[in-house]
Amino acid sequence: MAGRLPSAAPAPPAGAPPALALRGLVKAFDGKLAVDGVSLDVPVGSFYGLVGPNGAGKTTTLSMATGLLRPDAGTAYVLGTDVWKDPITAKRLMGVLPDGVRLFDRLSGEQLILYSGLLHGLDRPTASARARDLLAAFGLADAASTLVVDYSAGMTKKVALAAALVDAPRLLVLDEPFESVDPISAANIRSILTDFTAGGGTVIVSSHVMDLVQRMCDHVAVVAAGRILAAGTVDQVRAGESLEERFVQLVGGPGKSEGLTWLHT
Ligand SMILES: Nc1ncnc2c1ncn2[C@@H]1O[C@H](COP(=O)(O)OP(=O)(O)OP(=O)(O)O)[C@@H](O)[C@H]1O
Repeated sequence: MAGRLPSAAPAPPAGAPPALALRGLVKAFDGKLAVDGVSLDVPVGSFYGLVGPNGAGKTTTLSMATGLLRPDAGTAYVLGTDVWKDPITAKRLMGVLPDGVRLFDRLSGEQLILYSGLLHGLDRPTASARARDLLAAFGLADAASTLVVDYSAGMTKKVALAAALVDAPRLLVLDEPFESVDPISAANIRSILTDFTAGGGTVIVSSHVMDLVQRMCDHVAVVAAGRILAAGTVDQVRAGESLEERFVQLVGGPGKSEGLTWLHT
């Protein structure tokens, strides 16, 4: 009897592994595809932007990539480790800022970062010293003893990012890190992330702000309706135009607000 064909398990990346490799990720909710076969390589040391319209599948993709949401098909590799076969090893390599951060907000900012460090296996003196360094770097030193529940939305993003950085991950996966963040804090976060990549770390960030992605990222992928429409270096993808113009060309969608004539006075 002929042997059964091996199941079509997604092949791990060959050669030196990318920081993050997505292979054939698929997810449907109630029979509707949210992510429709996403494959992507995020090179080590890159600052990678993931852009797409509302509902494109960015959060769903990043949730599957970080072990938060089980894919219907496909998998993700962090520096060659399969996130779904060896989640503990993969998660040790990653710092994650999920969408709609839910934090232990009855802790102070300092306690939250310290706690995150201890959970990641750091000894208390190291976690404590890093918590203080991170609070200073994010401009939160004065709010170190304030409960996170009393932080503003932007401060909450910053403390969550600090907690994701405390164990010096190799890969940072950030879902909308600039949402609710003022321009000065955004510049502060950008400079911390740029230093992180200059030191060999890798960042993948989802955002709607094309201008920011164009200035900040060296690579970008455009996602719409659960598929990657274009991916590569920012210059390759924008092809001589601004990223925003290219994004609109690729994604299309409604332009003028036709049908709203009743709004005109
Ligand atoms: N838990 C869920 N249950 C049902 N549908 C979901 C769920 N999560 C996401 N979806 C649907 O999957 C699709 C992709 O959503 P997703 O949140 O990944 O998009 P996104 O690109 O992150 O959007 P946005 O930019 O608005 O945050 C949407 O149609 C959304 O309604």
